[in-house]
Amino acid sequence: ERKCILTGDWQNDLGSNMTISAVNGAGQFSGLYLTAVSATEKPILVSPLNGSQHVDNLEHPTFGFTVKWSFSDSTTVFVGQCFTDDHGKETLQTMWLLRVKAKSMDDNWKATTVGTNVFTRI
Ligand SMILES: CN1C(=O)N(C)[C@H]2CS[C@@H](CCCCC(=O)O)[C@H]21
Repeated sequence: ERKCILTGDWQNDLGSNMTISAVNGAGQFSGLYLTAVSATEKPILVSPLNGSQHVDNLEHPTFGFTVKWSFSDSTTVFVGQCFTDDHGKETLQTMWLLRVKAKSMDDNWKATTVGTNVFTRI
């Protein structure tokens, strides 16, 4: 069967790039995320990510990871699954939650956005 280990370089449909380091025996990994677009006007910098994937059955494993943005006070969590097509092409089908810093509890209701996102190997 086709295996999917997340280690390597990926690009998504927003033009963001991410590099995932070695996945250890427990499925844990770290990496770097470079966004092409941002909700802030600040310069875009590389941001760290940490997460884990299932490694028990490498056929289409699920995973999750968190990006702590280095240029804003926000955080994004991604959850998804790796799929491999008949030609061996891998895609990461994900959903994400972006939490921006609310100025006060009154703004808490509007501080989280959600979206879908697909990554392919670079
Ligand atoms: C570039 N992005 C990307 O590749 N996404 C999948 C979405 C979900 S995380 C967001 C970027 C947030 C940057 C930090 C901020 O704007 O506060 C956007």
